[in-house]
Amino acid sequence: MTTRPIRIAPSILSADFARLGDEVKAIVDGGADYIHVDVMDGHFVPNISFGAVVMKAIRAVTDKPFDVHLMISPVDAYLAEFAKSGADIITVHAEAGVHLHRTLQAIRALGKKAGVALNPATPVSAIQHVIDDVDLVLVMSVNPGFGGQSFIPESLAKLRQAKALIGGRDIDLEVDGGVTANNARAIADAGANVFVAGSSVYAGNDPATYADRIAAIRAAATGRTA
Ligand SMILES: O=C(CO)[C@@H](O)[C@H](O)COP(=O)(O)O
Repeated sequence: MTTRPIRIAPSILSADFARLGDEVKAIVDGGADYIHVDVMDGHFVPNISFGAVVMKAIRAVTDKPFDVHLMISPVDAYLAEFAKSGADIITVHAEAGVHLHRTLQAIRALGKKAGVALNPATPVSAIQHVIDDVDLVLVMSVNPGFGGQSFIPESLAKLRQAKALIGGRDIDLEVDGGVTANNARAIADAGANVFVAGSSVYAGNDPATYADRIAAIRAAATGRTA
């Protein structure tokens, strides 16, 4: 079990885009710690979501940290735009470019927290030489590109490896894909402290249910009763 604070980061990929501002407000009112923004380019991943213009529009809705997951390759040309649009944490993929070290330094130079994401097939060793250049490690527990997929069980072992690599450093360990109240305890036991949850929070797109869904994931992750 991690000793770092548990953070719940609903992914707006599963929000009702026709009411996006209200959907962001609703998860903030429901207890979200971060707003997770999935940016997909139709090249690095087989889907297109939204870009910095949308990010900027929803930034106006809340002061909560925006946790922006860039599924873009090559990504460097977009970092400044997302920083300017109000991202607080900018995460790039280890697989998305050959100059990961430079990219992470560029994010920090923009005054933002730098995150690195690993696809399911990428070993934790891929980030061993940049671990002191990141504030967050994101272990993808599904293949990126779509919400609503099932958690890949092997991700638990990978989270443990990532936690061991992080050691005593001031780095968050985030998990993304197929996270629910049913698996959050096992995920926390494997060392994660930031839980991205799209469909398990936004299912049905009924704002009246978001607080209970967020609370259930948090309770499971912290080992409490909801
Ligand atoms: O980055 C991604 C998908 O690429 C994720 O953030 C998903 O959007 C999570 O959705 P669920 O698996 O929780 O529905």
